[in-house]
Amino acid sequence: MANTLLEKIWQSHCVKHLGDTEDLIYFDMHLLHEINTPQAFDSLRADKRIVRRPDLTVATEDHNTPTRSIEALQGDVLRRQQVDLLRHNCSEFGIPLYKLGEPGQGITHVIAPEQGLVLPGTTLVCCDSHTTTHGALALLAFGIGTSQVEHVLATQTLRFQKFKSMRITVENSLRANISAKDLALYIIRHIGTGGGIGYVIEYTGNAIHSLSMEARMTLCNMSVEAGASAGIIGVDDVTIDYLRKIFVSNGRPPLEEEIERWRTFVSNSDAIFDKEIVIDAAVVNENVTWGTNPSQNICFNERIPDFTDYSDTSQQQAAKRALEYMKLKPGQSLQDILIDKVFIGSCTNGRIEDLRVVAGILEGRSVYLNVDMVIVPGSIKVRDQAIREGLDKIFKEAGADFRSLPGCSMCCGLNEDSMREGQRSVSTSNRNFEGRQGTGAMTHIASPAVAAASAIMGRIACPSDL
Ligand SMILES: CC(C)[C@H](C(=O)O)[C@@H](O)C(=O)O
Ligand code: SF4
Repeated sequence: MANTLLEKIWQSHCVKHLGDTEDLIYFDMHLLHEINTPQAFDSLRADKRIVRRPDLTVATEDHNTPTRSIEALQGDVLRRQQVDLLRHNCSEFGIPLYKLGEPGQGITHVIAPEQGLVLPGTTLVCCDSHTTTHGALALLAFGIGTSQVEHVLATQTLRFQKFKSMRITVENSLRANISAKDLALYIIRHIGTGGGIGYVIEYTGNAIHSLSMEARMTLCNMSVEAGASAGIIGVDDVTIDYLRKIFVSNGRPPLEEEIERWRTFVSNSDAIFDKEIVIDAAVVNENVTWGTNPSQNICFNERIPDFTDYSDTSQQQAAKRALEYMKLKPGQSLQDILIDKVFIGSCTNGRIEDLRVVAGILEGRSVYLNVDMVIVPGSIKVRDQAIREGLDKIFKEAGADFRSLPGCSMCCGLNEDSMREGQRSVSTSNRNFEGRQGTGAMTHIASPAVAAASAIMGRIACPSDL
């Protein structure tokens, strides 16, 4: 059998073939948050249906919640209504919910792996495009829309067209200080924001298997920014060690049979993929976006391009518009760009490892006077761990604002942390679309290390500039 990991998972979760290209797929886990779910519950109610597997459904509050105090939610009528609706729906349908500030709460894609809700060889869906994150643990995880949410709530299944498979092999090793975020930006620039459409990307190669679990999550998270339906990485010792720790912290070490089963969730050595891409990790540098989609990124030894540098007309138009929106001139260097805000957080880079990198750079240094640096932990667990390690003190001493409540925050600007028109950020999140962090606000996506160095310098900066 020459099965890819994708095929193994797909076949074991196929309830029924619905013709040549479509199958009915069973889902082991369904995650929910306050956005995109109210209509699904309304339809369920109207159809007099129940949630078929509330035990396989978990909700959290993350997108529009405040990060300074729980009380702030009370004073915010619109956002409180959205959160209250989720609370009401979860209580009516018997779905476990992590409320703002409760142990276990945080960004959907941060809390599920850290709580052991995500296992190799399984399937997972969520009303959110960055569900691709979870594929780092060798499962098939992807985002779905509101009507699909209703279908999964009612049946725990969905009909799906088969995905195509793409293998991205990243050979050699990433250089010191080059992160999974830099690699993700490099890949998106290489294959384009539409390069992954219709595919599940499996990442493999020495550079991938040398990454920590958290770094793998960053990479899989960004797969959707290349248009892919999912990202996935086969099980190896890093996966097993990560899961073992989670299981132990949950009070039950994994059984040897379980571990042996997890180990089978890899593509067979002779598996055939629909598309193959090979990348040399050694050529990846620190990358920062200059434009308004994640593929419009450069490294520090490049200059802001002119739109005429692109051969494709639609890319030319996109670049022209991006240069205008971002108020940048061709030929400028990244280091010339002054910034107002730095955001550390999100489901891409809001994990403990990311906060450690930031603390390592901030320690003994100060955030530039004009810069507002906001650090939002991805979950309560991440926050508590950061405090245990004394990272909060380092952040405070440097003049950064370490928030006490986790959530998406400035990543999508749905809470009070959105930017004002004309403000410019370096952000560790994943999207730099026009208005993403506030109407008329400009976003430069980068790694935690670049974001921290930029906060200190008051302009986009590389850690080696310090
Ligand atoms: C609000 C939600 C549906 C959305 C998504 O699907 O990704 C958000 O998380 C985002 O990052 O833009
Ligand atoms: S942190 Fe950002 S990208 Fe992730 S789920 Fe929240 S809004 Fe979406």
